[in-house]
Amino acid sequence: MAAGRTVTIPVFDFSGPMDAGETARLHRAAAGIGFFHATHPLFDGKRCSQAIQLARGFFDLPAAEKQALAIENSAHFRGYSEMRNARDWREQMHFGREEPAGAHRLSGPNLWPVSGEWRSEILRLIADFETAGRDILNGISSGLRLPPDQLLPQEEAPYVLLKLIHYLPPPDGQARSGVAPHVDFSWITLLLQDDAGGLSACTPEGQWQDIDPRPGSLIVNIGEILQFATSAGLRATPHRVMNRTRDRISLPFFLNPGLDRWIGPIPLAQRGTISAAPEPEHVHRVLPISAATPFHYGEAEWRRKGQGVWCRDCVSA
Ligand SMILES: O=C(O)CCC(=O)C(=O)O
Ligand SMILES: [Fe+2]
Repeated sequence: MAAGRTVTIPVFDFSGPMDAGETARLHRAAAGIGFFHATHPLFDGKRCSQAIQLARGFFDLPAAEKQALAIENSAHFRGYSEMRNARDWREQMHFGREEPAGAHRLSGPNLWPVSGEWRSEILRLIADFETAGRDILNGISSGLRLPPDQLLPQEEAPYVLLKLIHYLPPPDGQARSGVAPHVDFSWITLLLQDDAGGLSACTPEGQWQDIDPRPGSLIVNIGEILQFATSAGLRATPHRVMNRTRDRISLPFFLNPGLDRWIGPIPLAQRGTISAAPEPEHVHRVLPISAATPFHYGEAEWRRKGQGVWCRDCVSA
């Protein structure tokens, strides 16, 4: 296992329209390593550092204040949790769109700390991630030679999820798993990380390689839903986090379809199926790699969250 080797992933700028050469390069990145850096006007260096500081400030709150926001207190899977087990070694906080309960069993209000400006700061961050995510997904759509908003139409409200994560330093100083190998059940995931390092991706050659932080940019990876919709034309890259000697802050933002949306394989002008070497260890995933049957996104997400079937191999309903 090539632990500690770094893979260089391409950088794309989403500050304006992309030409055909650039969308073709984006397509190659999405079909190949499945990870890239994205610069976007809403996430310049200052904003990225502020977001990381905001998350750090949350984890610095008194333990009792965080515990009062426990995810078990939310009917909508929003809130705080702490995990210390073989797969996970972290504390995290889930936020989503702020809505009254009722429209869908997964939509509803967030849990907010009592002190400070959390509500406005977090909702602004979610809105900006959604804007940047749409711009990036539209670029990927163009790279597939589809109309830019075919994957996520302008009028569709995506189901979004922002996680603040704090990876705890290993108690014995030995590197250990902070997040076990998995793919994301999303269209795409956008990620901000501090400078601690520890995220690695499984390359198409089946090697774990580090994705180093790049200040002032977002890391983007392809999710399982996009791999499914493109009949594995784009690659949902397995990734994991190893906790090293110091703690680490990250903020993944999952851009998903709307909860009422049916997802099926999209007819594409250009075909091509990703090839990848066998994975070096078990990867948690929701869909079988060769899945082809359309599914209802809101139902699938409910099965994952409400019924706890977060890996098709590890946990069955
Ligand atoms: O913290 C990270 O860098 C990645 C987190 C992640 O993969 C996830 O939450 O799905
Ligand atoms: Fe992930």
